[in-house]
Amino acid sequence: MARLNRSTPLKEAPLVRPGEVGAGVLHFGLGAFHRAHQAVYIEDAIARGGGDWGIVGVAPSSRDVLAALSAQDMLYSVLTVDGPDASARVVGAFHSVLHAGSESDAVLDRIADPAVKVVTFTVTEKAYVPGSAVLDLLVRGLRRRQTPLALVSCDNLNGNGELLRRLVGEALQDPDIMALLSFPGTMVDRIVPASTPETLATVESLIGARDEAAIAAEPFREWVVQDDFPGGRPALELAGVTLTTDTAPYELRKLRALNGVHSALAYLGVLAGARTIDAALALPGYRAAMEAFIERDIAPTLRLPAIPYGQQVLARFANSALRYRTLQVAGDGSQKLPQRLLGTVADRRAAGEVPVYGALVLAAWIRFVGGRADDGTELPLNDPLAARLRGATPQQLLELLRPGLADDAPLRAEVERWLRELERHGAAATLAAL
Ligand SMILES: NC(=O)c1ccc[n+]([C@@H]2O[C@H](COP(=O)([O-])OP(=O)(O)OC[C@H]3O[C@@H](n4cnc5c(N)ncnc54)[C@H](O)[C@@H]3O)[C@@H](O)[C@H]2O)c1
Ligand SMILES: O=P(O)(O)OC[C@@H](O)[C@@H](O)[C@H](O)[C@H](O)CO
Repeated sequence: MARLNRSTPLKEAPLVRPGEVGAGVLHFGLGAFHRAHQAVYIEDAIARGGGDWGIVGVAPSSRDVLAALSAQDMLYSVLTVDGPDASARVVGAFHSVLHAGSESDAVLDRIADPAVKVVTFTVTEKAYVPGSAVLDLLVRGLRRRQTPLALVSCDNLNGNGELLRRLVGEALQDPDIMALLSFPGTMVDRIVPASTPETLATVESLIGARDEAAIAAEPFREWVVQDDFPGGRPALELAGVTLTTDTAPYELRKLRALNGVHSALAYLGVLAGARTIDAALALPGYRAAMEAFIERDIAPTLRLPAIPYGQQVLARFANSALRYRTLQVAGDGSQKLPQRLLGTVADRRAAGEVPVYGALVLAAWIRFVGGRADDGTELPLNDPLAARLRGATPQQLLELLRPGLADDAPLRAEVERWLRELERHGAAATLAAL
């Protein structure tokens, strides 16, 4: 089968043809999410509002996506899957791609380039630490910047804009350059699992060409952005983006009621042998436990209504075509749980309550870190702190998540109670009996 490229006869042409718009956005992280989220919104915004907002994508490490896009004239497909339904859209939002390691000078030039007015990031939680390679490269480029620029974190982090502002400010130590920069907060949402051979085969059958950069995603997508772009921005409002002054309530609800529940299903699912999120949700008692988690622990900590939102989230998780692997969501727990679970726990403790289901998720993570599913199958531990996590006691694990967490005696007692239940009965029987 021929490779997708600009000559492929497509039923529907991309809204933007690479090469026809100039570069205005620089993006770090060519993973699954960006291709199915920001790139799609930006293509819509260019198509409806015009402007030179083509994306220069920077791959921080792996060259796979970069090589695929280069071989395909920057085109790729987003496969929208909903149960048995699937449709493919070929996206042309990328202007060009660069590799951070081997083309760092070109990346630095782009960061300084006045034509680039927006830089976006999907580099995972673990990149947001002082001295990370991507921050280092960014700061080196910013030292040459002379015109306004918005730096937009699109990672699942509490206060992602403010966190990026702090990290850049500390590394840059230059008030004049900081005055040129804005750090809009964002709430980003679309469930985008890693591509599989089935993803590529389905796309091939739909578009009649081989696409090695194709990605599958759910129909739902949402982007809430603080409207603070000092150098200008694509017409995001024409692309369905919500522009606001305060993203915090949206971000908090999404992190707690979507990502927190995703992680809960991942750990409790992996222990029970469920390979995907939808399979975990279908186990007896799991949906009811997630509903109780949302209603009793999460909703009371939020300003925005969370119960209908949580029901919608569970319906999205039930999408059987996504096949989001529980092990993928379970990875990097030491980085993810502080963002998506510990705020709920802290707020309930401050209100004098013990978050029973929050404690269950902590117990499930502790058991997961132990390295065995309930049937004895060995479990991989993909986490930047893996060496410290393996072999640690439950108390040490809680302390690793957040110093002082293990000193909370009522919370610890509840985590230990759940751990005994999980050890005695396994996750499936524990949840079935609730
Ligand atoms: N996939 C989703 O459903 C989804 C939805 C909302 C938000 N997000 C956010 O996007 C992030 C990326 O998700 P994805 O699906 O693209 O993941 P992915 O595994 O497909 O890609 C991860 C990307 O992050 C980069 N990366 C990893 N570690 C890094 C590091 N230490 N420094 C710099 N870059 C690093 C990789 O090079 C890659 O480009 C998530 O961590 C999350 O914060 C994802
Ligand atoms: O992307 P991660 O690895 O931080 O988290 C896994 C999922 O919880 C997450 O990607 C969700 O699918 C996403 O946040 C939905 O918008």
